[in-house]
Amino acid sequence: MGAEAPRKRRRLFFESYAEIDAQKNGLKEQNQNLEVDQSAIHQVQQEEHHENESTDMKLARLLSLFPNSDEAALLDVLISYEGCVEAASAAIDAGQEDAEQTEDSPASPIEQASKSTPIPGIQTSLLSSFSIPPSSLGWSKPLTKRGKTLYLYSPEDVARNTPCSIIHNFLPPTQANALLEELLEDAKSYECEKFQLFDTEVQSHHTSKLYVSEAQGMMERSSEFVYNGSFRNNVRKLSPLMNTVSEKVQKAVNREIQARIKSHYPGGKKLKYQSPDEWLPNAAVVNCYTGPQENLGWHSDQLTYLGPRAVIGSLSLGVAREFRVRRVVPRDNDQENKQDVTKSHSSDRVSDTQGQISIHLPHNSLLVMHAEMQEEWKHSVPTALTISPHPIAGNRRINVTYRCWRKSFDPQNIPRCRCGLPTILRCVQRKHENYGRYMWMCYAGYSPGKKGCSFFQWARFDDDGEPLWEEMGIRPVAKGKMG
Ligand SMILES: O=C(O)CCC(=O)C(=O)O
Ligand SMILES: [Fe+2]
Repeated sequence: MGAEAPRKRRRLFFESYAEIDAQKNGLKEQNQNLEVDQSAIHQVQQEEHHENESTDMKLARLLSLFPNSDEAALLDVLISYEGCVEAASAAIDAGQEDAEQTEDSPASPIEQASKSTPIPGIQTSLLSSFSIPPSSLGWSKPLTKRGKTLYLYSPEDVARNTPCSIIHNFLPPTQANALLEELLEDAKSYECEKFQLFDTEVQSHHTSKLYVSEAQGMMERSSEFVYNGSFRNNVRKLSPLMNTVSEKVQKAVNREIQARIKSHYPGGKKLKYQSPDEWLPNAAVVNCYTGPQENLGWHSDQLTYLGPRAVIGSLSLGVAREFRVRRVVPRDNDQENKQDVTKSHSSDRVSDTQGQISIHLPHNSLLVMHAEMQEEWKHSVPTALTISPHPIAGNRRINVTYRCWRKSFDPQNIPRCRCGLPTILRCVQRKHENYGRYMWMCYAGYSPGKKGCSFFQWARFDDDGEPLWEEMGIRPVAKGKMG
């Protein structure tokens, strides 16, 4: 089968829609700050038109192209390509062609250490049923060979090749097990997140719950918080054990931040918009994945309460799973229009087929997602072919993402849209001309049962990521830093 070049990306997930809607609504409003040209409007409209196809329909199309393939594996590839059938099918085609070619160059030490051959006791992803060709990562030296996903296990490799760092055996074993037991019990009452995509209510493929620190006044602060589309009036308090662990996470994450700044950032200085303050976790999202099929799709974390250049500490307990990261390649419209889309290196293909990196997350490991992560990368927890049962958790994995919700980003401080609700903060990851810009936008359209308004406002911050409300023309607010 000839590899048909992908034309337009089709997106499945809310995370991408938010960006499209923000641009479209901003254009309608002729917002003074908006600088998107007519070709961008056209592109947004075209993309929106394509979005309306259901996932089932997309999967059916993919199945008709690859009738001998496993349906679940095809779905996984489809999800990895954000719902774009053309990109998924081109990637599978190219992967199959690649597999037919003989290997001509020896693997690098990292590749040798991380071949896609499953290692006993280590989860393999459905995605590895196919050989997906990565394209340019925008880095001088590609990390993966064509057709390979880079599998990383050692802290050195993770720090060198991703926007994360990892600490294995983070807690004393008895404490890790006690926290696991406590959260497994709690997780019995967790629910899937629900959110709205056009007329359809969609739900996450795993369960989760938000916890906040009572000691840091978060119960009072949290009354207006929104998380993943639903109002969290049933938010839980961090337990004494979660608080104890939180303090350890705090120390470790602050150490890792300083090490990262020294070793990775230009001039050994924090990034623009990154907070210079100590990282103080005051909220935690606990995720529970039961069995190999439960997963979390490609996304960047919501920045609304974290502010720009956020850092997150993510503790894994129970069954080991894979955590995938991939860099978001901004699409350049001009380049795209000039290129012949039937050629295998069209810009769509470049942005659609970037390499993925898989980080192995064993029980009792702390992954730090650094300040460059949310704006420039996406991450996911893919479905697994096999998992090794954990002596305490069985087939379940618990993940605690500790977060620092900044006071200046509390709902009462951030702009409200015409629905009367606090807006959400997003960063443009795709459009080249607006790449890296932040925006406030209406969130209601993505909450089940609610229709959104067209509110849109570019966001401005000082170098430390504090909102410049007056410059945004919104309204002055009392200065506050960390929560
Ligand atoms: O389960 C994990 O390791 C990742 C969780 C995550 O990305 C999230 O909660 O946003
Ligand atoms: Fe996340």
